[in-house]
Amino acid sequence: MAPDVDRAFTPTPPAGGARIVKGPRGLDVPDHPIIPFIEGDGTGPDIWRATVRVLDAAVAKAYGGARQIAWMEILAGEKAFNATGNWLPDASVDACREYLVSIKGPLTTPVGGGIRSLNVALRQLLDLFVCLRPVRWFEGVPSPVKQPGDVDMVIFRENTEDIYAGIEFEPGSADAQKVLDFLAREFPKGFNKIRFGTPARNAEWLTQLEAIGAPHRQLPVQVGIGIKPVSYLGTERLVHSAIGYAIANRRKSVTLVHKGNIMKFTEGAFRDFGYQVARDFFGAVELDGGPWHVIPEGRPGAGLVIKDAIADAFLQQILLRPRDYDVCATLNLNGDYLSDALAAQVGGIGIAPGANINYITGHAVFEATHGTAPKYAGLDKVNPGSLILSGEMLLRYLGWTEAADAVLAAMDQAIAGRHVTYDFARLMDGATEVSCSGFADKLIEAM
Ligand SMILES: NC(=O)C1=CN([C@@H]2O[C@H](COP(=O)(O)OP(=O)(O)OC[C@H]3O[C@@H](n4cnc5c(N)ncnc54)[C@H](OP(=O)(O)O)[C@@H]3O)[C@@H](O)[C@H]2O)C=CC1
Ligand SMILES: O=C(O)CCC(=O)C(=O)O
Ligand SMILES: [Mg+2]
Repeated sequence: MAPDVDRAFTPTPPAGGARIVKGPRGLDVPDHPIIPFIEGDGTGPDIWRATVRVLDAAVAKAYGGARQIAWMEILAGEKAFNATGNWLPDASVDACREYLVSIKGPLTTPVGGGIRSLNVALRQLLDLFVCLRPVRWFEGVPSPVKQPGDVDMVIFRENTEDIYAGIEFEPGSADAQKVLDFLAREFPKGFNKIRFGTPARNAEWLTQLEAIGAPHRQLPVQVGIGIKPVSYLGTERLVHSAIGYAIANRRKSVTLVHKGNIMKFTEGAFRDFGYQVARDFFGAVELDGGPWHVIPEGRPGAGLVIKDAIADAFLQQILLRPRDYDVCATLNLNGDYLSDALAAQVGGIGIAPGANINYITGHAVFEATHGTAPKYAGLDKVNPGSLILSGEMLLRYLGWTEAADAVLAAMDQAIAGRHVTYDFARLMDGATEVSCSGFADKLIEAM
């Protein structure tokens, strides 16, 4: 059915609910805060249905009815498109803006063509510059590593810049050609060194390929181009948040993860900017001649080490020596890769929560690390743990610590009782496999 593009969508604020506002000393949270939610695509509705029951039960247990979340559905993704002809209606973005704190299921992004990521769009439109992804192990969760308990890290992923800014030019397009011509004209030294994307280079490669058996062809130049912006201020707000978090939570170190040996003025700049933030805002000084820094005695966070690691080496170090790493600050793409890799070490992305936060305005959208897992859509099968734990982060963000603790305690109990979804059950001896909704039931029973 063709979407009715004229059908507007206006979310309905639930009766009795009130807005969360950002006051001078943090969030001002009413007892019945209105929290917008997006169900999500694929397995999104399955995990959302499970999550909302667990969160409501935790709040009820913690506050005996004195507090309750007033959930308000907003549309995005396929559900929005089918209802309105728009993948991300303005009304949904406006609601996230107005009500400050929201939660979402995963949304589909096609590979290659089609719409750009709605997830990334939401982060950019709301300027949610930190993607916060804590990675810790729950006792009893199956893991491919020997000591998963050694992994206790918090990823601060820059969420608005880098290659995710979406400045890209399609291979073979007139725009891509314009960029190639501009580079050849304005930067002949660097560009001509490798001569990619020129008709002469194209012809040379075609001849070489013919020599190794490829058919004789005449192909036009086809080079896709992506631009990777990394700004000082983008890095400052991310690294400042990471160091601030590390100090507030008494963590041992902040590692700036980058690929600055190759991408000197983007990834390398991120590292240099990061150390500059440590010095300028936290008084950090070089440790043993640098480049590592430490916050000296007499300052808040004294003893906190700010160090850096090159991303490829870091990915093997977290497997071999996870205890050496604690809070990690990194750029957008590295953060995406790291999140899933680290999640695997503590049981997989079925249990990997996250939040997108602007610590300055207070805006936050909580969401799982994983995607829509489409092959399991509607089967009531996947692990809702990742979205439930994102909800736990949301409750803690509201200052509803007792409810957040109730979620964690229930999670511990359900896993200790070996009632787990398929992803854990297939790796756990003596486990009883439960459905997505069945796992939520176990958590609620444990409360
Ligand atoms: N923030 C967001 O909304 C995100 C959206 N996406 C989007 O999601 C879509 C699908 O992406 P894809 O690359 O398949 O990655 P997914 O994260 O959706 O799924 C990959 C695999 O991870 C496992 N998995 C995912 N979710 C769960 C869960 N809740 N419980 C247990 N296991 C789980 C499954 O493994 P197994 O097969 O072993 O069972 C699944 O096949 C894409 O369109 C992508 O763009 C991706 C990431 C984030
Ligand atoms: O937006 C998407 O489809 C993917 C995003 C993603 O993988 C992530 O944020 O971890
Ligand atoms: Mg990802």
